[in-house]
Amino acid sequence: MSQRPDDTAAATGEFLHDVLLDPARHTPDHPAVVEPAATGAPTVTTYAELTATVNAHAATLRALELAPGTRVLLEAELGAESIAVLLACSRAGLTFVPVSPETPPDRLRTLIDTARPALHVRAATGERTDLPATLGTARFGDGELTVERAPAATARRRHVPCVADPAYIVFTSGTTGRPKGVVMSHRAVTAFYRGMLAHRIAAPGDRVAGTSPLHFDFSLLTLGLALGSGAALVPVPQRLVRWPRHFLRALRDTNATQVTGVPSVWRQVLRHEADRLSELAHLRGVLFCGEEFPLPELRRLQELRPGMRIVNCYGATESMAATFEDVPEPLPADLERLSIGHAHPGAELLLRDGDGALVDAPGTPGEMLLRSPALFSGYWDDPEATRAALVPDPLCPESGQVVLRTGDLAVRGEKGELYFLGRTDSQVQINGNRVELGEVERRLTGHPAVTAAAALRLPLPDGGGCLAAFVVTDPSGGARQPSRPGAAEAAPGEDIAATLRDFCARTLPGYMVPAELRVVDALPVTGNGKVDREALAASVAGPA
Ligand SMILES: Nc1ncnc2c1ncn2[C@@H]1O[C@H](COS(=O)(=O)NC(=O)C[C@H](N)c2ccccc2)[C@@H](O)[C@H]1O
Repeated sequence: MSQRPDDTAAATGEFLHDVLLDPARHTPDHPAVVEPAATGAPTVTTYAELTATVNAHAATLRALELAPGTRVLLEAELGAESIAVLLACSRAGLTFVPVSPETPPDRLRTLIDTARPALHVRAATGERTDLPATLGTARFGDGELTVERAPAATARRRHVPCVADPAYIVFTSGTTGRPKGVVMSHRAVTAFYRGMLAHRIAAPGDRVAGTSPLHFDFSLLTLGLALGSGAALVPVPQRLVRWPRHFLRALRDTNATQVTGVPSVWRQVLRHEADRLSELAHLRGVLFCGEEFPLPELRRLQELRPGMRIVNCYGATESMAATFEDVPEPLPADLERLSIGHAHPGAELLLRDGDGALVDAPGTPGEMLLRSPALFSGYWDDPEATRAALVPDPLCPESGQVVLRTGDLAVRGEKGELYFLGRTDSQVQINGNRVELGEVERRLTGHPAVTAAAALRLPLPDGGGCLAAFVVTDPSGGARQPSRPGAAEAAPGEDIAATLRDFCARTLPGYMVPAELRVVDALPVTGNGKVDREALAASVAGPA
């Protein structure tokens, strides 16, 4: 009988836990997770402690004799304990499905019916009830993973975990209301981590604060950025992210050196806690993703933190992300839009125009297609949607290789760098004219009195649609220097809506001047922290 090959990562390829626990081999006593405490010192978990807990949980999971690839529903906030559970799933060959503890019962039931997990895992303090009797249940806490109701053992057709197996499935709110499960294999996630780590954004000794909830894959990017770099993750609970003063105190108390998050996590901090932000001693980097960072807010962030590295991270859940581009410091006064740079090492972004022809010339817009080893396996139980997203490589369709249709428009600059133009579906028709909503938003934030803006097509009772815009204004009423020479100042007391419509009319065609323009205190955000345009449209529609 030949000797079984040594089943190290070298032989099997890297699993998620191989990459994230690797620092335990060299720096076991370094902090892996630093959790802010309501009062007193943060809670520190070292790499050795994390690894020991992962191994103990993995033994508990293996004892359930579930086949590789079986799903485990993980209902938790991001923290050392939930990270130990998800890494134990990885070590036991199981697929974790992160869900928010705030998930309504009906949606949780839909996710269970869709993903068919064998086990539901929640914190010891979790209050979830009415789980199906067929579903195994377990709780984690104080370093323990306790199975309350053992799952029915699956008919084991498999015995060997494989890096092509799903590491996790992230369910996003599909446009049709049916949850869309993005299936990410170990091979895809670890390939993405290797591409991201090549940008050297974090290093051992860093403390990377994450502000996204566990069920949003941005948290998994941050986990890989921190632990893959041998740094420590600082998971900031949602209850603190929502309050600027508490958010900054958590960053201060944990000596956070980097912060990742969607742009909106900074909005209230910039408006209400500018001084405390400028006083943070250790903060030296910010990474944002998910949507464009309004330039006035970015300028303000740079003013308050001179010399800080700010990384614009673009990408979709279907590949976790794709590009990491440093924001120029300071932002040029005449900058129209940020670059998203080039795909991370090992990946490539192509542009394809409306006729399907590949475009490379600077200035020619096209839809981005992503070639990458980090592409998702497909949408769970939805082969049609998968075929629409993973399309034959336009350069060699015979090969069977596929690329990801991002659904995003971009244009190349003179050096081949890419500029995000918006979603292909954010091109709306206003009275027969095509309008790129991002262009209207960028014009509005070019006015000194505006710090953030959102534009949308507002359906009208007659079936048509008008262009509406919602702006957040600078409390000092435009005291900032005009973002570009000639920008109109908002005269005190003057109707800001009329001023802004006139400001748009100077450079945009009439159909791109918002017919409806409202000033709001804040832009509403979705559960993932992105601007919630549906809520804005509803605010205008209002009660009939
Ligand atoms: N830096 C950007 N500028 C501008 N538009 C953007 C940008 N990053 C995304 N987007 C937009 O957001 C879409 C992806 O939305 S998503 O599928 O819900 N996923 C996310 O937003 C999070 C995403 N998985 C992620 C996780 C971790 C790091 C980076 C990105 C992209 O297709 C873009 O339209």
